[in-house]
Amino acid sequence: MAEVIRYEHVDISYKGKRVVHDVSFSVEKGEILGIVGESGSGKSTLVKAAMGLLGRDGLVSRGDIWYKGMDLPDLKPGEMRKLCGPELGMIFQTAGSSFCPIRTVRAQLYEFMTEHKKIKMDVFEKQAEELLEKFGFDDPKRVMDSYPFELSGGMQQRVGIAAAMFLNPKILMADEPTSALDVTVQKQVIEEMLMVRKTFGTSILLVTHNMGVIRAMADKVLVLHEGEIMEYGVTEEVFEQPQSAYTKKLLAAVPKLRR
Ligand SMILES: Nc1ncnc2c1ncn2[C@@H]1O[C@H](COP(=O)(O)OP(=O)(O)OP(=O)(O)O)[C@@H](O)[C@H]1O
Repeated sequence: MAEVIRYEHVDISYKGKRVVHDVSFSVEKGEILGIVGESGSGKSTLVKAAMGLLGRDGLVSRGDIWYKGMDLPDLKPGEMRKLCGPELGMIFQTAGSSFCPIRTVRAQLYEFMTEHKKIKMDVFEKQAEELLEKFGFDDPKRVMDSYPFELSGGMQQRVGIAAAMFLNPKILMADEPTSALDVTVQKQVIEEMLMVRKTFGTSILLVTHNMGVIRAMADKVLVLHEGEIMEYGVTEEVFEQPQSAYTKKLLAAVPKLRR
């Protein structure tokens, strides 16, 4: 299988204080990697580093993040902007908060789309409807006519994922995409992301503190503790035979869930 992104001995600091240390892993086409660990272990920092989202205080101080022969932390902001969306998509804990409340879903999706490519409204409309149908929305026109506040949190999150897939990115970075949702809606969002992988062959980096979500979705899992890798391997194996004491402790704290 083709490798799409590779982290090599990555250190990341904020204001000179190192919060991620010597992290290496790679993700193949269509693979879902779960990144799990306690709050503050550096999960979000890892994915933000690939997207150029560390902010002014953050820096990849050592190592490389390779994507299509480019070392992402070395890219200029303009070069990075071109990749974000069409190559590297991102969904957050609350997609709803990234929608503007007083403009329709249609207007916002169209704006998102035209930031990256020229497309006429009627062509966009057709493509958007087809995409939303793929995501299980029976009445895509109604969704497009809606204002975000008219949709439930779960619907907003699902529209957020569909929006990220408009540009068909090769990698989807999902930072706690289910944490703000109740359990039944979590399941829908998990199914939606699995559909994304199946339909589009997208690789997914999934950040979560929820071991159940990892077990339900991830092919491989990377366990992070205080910025260092405690364990990295095939999900089933890590769950059945964890090697590190830290992973054992994490697993002991969650009820068993089946795929
Ligand atoms: N902008 C920032 N400036 C300074 N320190 C930061 C910044 N962002 C994160 N940190 C610190 O970096 C460390 C890792 O944070 P990060 O948000 O990546 O962890 P996380 O595992 O994603 O946590 P959570 O599950 O709570 O989101 C923490 O100690 C955090 O306080």
